[in-house]
Amino acid sequence: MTILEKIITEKRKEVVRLKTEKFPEILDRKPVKSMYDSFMSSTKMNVIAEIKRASPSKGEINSEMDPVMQAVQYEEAGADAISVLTDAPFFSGSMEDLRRVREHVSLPILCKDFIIDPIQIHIAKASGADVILLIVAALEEHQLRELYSEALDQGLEVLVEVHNAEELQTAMRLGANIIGINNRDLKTFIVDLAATEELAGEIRGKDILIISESGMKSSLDSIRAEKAGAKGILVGETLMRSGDIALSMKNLKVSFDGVDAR
Ligand SMILES: O=C(O)c1ccccc1NCC(=O)[C@H](O)[C@H](O)COP(=O)(O)O
Repeated sequence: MTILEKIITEKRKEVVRLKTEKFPEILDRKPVKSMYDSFMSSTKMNVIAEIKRASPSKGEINSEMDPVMQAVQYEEAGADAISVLTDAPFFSGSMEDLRRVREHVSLPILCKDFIIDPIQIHIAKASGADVILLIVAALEEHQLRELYSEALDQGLEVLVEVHNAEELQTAMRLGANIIGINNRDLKTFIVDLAATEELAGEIRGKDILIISESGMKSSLDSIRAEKAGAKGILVGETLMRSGDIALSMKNLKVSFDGVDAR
């Protein structure tokens, strides 16, 4: 069984449990700007800064961190959106993390989870998410369509994640306007920015926001993603391990002419 299959097996059990639990109280909050609109109109690389305590590929990354303090530092350092990994068994996250972060930052928040059922979308929305993730490799196409339209009906934006050409075709058939190219192969954990370079070329020229996900460490990586056509990068480990978030963010936020934008 691949790690993705193991994660999805656990998610199925979680969904059964969620359906028996009390629905969380809906957070009352001000609307935030659309991630698609703000990223598409920006002249610099947009950084989605991730709250990531641990992962299957790296084990513990930063278990001591307080998600609110981390998110506030991200916002102050110039992040353009926050991603919160809410999966507990494999990433040591929670929906409570997302809820707490929502109360302290005004940036768009991505609920980074393995969504397989509408109830997860409803809980993400109630907890303050603005964007959800749908992973093409984790879903049948009919499920992807149902979950995508459910999210749009709920007023959420959707980051549709792909890793190869076939998954990209599925995302395009869906009409996704935000496509995340994951540089990490979820079967082997090999990270290679060539994934963004190969796939973004198939998307460029259309009104699709391209996000390059995983393995971003330096301004060189950011420039590479930008040259491939990405207007955003999703960064977890580098920021979670950084001793100087402001400096790391500055390095990642290159402008679209390749020069430091801050
Ligand atoms: O990060 C993992 O090990 C992982 C394993 C299996 C499924 C998903 C996984 N990561 C989720 C992500 O997409 C990343 O957290 C995100 O792209 C940031 O990656 P990085 O900057 O390399 O931490």
